[in-house]
Amino acid sequence: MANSNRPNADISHVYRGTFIHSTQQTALQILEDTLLGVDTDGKIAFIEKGAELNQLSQIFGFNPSEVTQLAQHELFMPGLVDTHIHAPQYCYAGTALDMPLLQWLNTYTFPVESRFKDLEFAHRVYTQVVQRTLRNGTTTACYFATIHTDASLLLGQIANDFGQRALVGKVCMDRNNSVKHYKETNQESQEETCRYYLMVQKNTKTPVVTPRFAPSCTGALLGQLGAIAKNNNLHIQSHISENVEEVKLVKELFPESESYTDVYHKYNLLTDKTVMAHGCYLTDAELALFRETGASLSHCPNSNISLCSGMLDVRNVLKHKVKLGLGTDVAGGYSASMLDAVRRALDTSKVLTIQDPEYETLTFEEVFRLATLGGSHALSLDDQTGNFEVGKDFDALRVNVAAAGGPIDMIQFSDSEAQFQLTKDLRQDETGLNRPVSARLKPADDVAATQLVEFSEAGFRLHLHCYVLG
Ligand SMILES: O=c1[nH]c(=O)c2nc[nH]c2[nH]1
Ligand SMILES: [Zn+2]
Repeated sequence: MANSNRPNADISHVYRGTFIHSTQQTALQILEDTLLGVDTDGKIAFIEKGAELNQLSQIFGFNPSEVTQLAQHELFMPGLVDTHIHAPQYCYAGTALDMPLLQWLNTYTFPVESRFKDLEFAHRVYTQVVQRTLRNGTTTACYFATIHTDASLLLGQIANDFGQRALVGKVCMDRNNSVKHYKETNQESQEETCRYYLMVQKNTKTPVVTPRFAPSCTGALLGQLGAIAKNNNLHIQSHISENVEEVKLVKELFPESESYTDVYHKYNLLTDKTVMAHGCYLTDAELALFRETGASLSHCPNSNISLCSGMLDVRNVLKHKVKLGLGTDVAGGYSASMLDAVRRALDTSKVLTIQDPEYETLTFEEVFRLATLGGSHALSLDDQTGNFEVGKDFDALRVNVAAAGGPIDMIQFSDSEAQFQLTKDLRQDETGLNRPVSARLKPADDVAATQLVEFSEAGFRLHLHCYVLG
C-alpha cells in the first residue's frame, strides 16, 4: 500500500471501479478495480487496489458496505482543463469565422465584447457558457472576460456558484483604434486591474492579469501589468504568435524587442504563472525562453484552423519541455468542448505528419494528458487537480460509456469475431473485446481514441463529481 496515503483523514466517500488518468511518467494509466477515498474536504485520501478493501476500511474507518461501486461501463477520469476560453465570445460561437485574426477582432470581437458593459446581458451569456462547459466536462477553465471590471467579477461569481474552478481575467487594452468605445486609457486599465484583483482575492478566488495581447497594449501598460502581477504573485494570461500578420505587427510596434516573446519577457509578463495562447510561430529560442521562465502555452487547435492562423508543432514544444495545455479559444474556436480540442489537436498533429511523414504524430494518450494533467500544470494548479493523486481535490468526471441514447454503440463480439479483430491489430492478449469499453481503452489505437473522445458529448450521461473549490 502506498505510504502517501493520509490515514488521519475523515472519509466522506469511497468509490470502487475503473479510474483512468495521466501521470508524469505515463500518458494514460488505466486502473481497474481500484478504490479511491475522498475526505471531508473533498481531497483524495487514498487510491489503492480493490483487493485492499478490508485493510483500507480499518485504517480509514469506513464501512465496506458504504463503498460506491461503479457499474460495468462506468469509469472516472479527471475533470477537463480548458486553459484558454473567451467567455463573452460564447454568444457568437460557431459564426463569423470568415476572416483572419486581426480583421476578425476588429469586425466581430470588439463590437460584441463592448456589449458586456451591460451586466444583464453579461449575466445571461456567462451563465450559459459556464453551464455549457461544465456539461462538456470542463471542471477548470481559464477565462478571458472583457475590459469591464464588474462583468468580469460577475463571471467569476457565476462559475463559483455552479462549482466550476475558474481563473478569470479582466481584459486590459489601451490601444485599439477600430472600435473607439472598446478601449481603456492607460490609467483606467491599471486602476481597474487593481480594483479587480483585490475584489477577486477578497473572495479567495484566483484573478488573472490579462493584457489582451501586445498589439492592443502600449509598452507602458504592459510594464504596469507586469509590475502588478509580480508584486502580488498573480497569474497572467495573454496571446502570442498566433498569426503571421500579428507577428509582423508586433515587430513594427516593438522594434526594440528581439522577438514577440521578448516583448512580454521585458515587461515581466513571463513567469511560472503565465499561460500564453497559441504560439504557432515561436522560434526555438523563444521556446527556450518559455522553458527558462516557466511560462506555459495553451494549444488552441480549433481556433488555429478556424481563423486560418497556423499549426502548433506540439512535438517541438514538448521537446523544449515547455508546459502545455489545451484550450477551446471560443469563439476563434467554434466549439466549447474540450473533447473537440482533443480531436482537433490530433487532427493538426496528423496534418503535420501528412506534410512530413517523419513527423512523430501525437498519440491520443498524449493528448488526453494535455487535456487534463497538462492543463493543470499549464495553469500552475497541478497541486490541486489534473489527476488522481493523494492530496489533490477529487475533481472527476464519472462517465458511463453505455448510457442509453449516447453516441457510442456497445458492440458485443462473439469469440470468433473477436479473434478476427484481434489478429488485425496484433494485440490479442490485451484487447479483450468482450470486456467493457473502459477496459478496452488499454490498446493504443484510434478506435479506442474515438471512443474515448466521444463519450461525453451531448446525450451522454456525465456526472461531475466533487470539484471541490477552496
Ligand atoms: O484567438 C484570439 N481571440 C481573441 O479574442 C484575441 N485577442 C487577441 N488575440 C486573440 N486571439
Ligand atoms: Zn484567445
